[in-house]
Amino acid sequence: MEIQADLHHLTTAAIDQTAVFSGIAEDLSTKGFSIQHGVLSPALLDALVAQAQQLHHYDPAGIGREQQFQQNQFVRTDEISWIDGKLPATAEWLAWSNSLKTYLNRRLFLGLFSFESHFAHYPPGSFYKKHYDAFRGEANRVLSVVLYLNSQWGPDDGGELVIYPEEHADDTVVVTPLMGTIAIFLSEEFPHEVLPATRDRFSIAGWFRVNNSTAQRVDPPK
Ligand SMILES: O=C(O)CCC(=O)C(=O)O
Ligand SMILES: [Fe+2]
Repeated sequence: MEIQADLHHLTTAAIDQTAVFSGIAEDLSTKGFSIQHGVLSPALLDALVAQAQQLHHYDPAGIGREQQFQQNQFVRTDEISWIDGKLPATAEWLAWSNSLKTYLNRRLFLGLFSFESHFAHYPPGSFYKKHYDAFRGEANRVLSVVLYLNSQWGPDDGGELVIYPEEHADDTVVVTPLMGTIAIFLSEEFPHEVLPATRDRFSIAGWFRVNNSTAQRVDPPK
């Protein structure tokens, strides 16, 4: 199936996003997760890193909207700042995410409706213990996306994302949070954790959601 991604407005235009999106769709339908490298342009990554490092209003994680359900059960010590697309480069990040959403909906009929994301800062020693981003049948987060914003991350720096494929518990996927790497996985299927890092660790975490609105309740609100 040929579906063209509409990304003319992005600095990622030099990279064939249609091929990238096709690879992601293929991975999601066969494995339920996809790890990508070199998908976003260095210019966009640089701008996002600058943004992440300059932010002065990170909030402790776990108190924001949509996170109440995991607040008491799981421990996380990162701090976050929600993205609204007004800061430099974040509009392009949202545009890329939106193009991915459109592509995956056409190709895999996922019915993704909205996207929310935040910068995350894990100071040295911080972690996010094993958790799900959504619970089957309850939450409406369908697909999790994490973009890493750390240059020259080595094996001694820690901070890996560990994904546990449910049915093959030994078969873990370890992702180094290196600049430009993107991890995408089905939110209800994969428990995962962030190991403690020895350095400041920056990322963007995002979630595609389906529309669970009823006449009584608008969910998600946008
Ligand atoms: O930063 C990561 O590698 C994953 C973060 C995460 O699991 C989350 O924010 O829910
Ligand atoms: Fe998570």
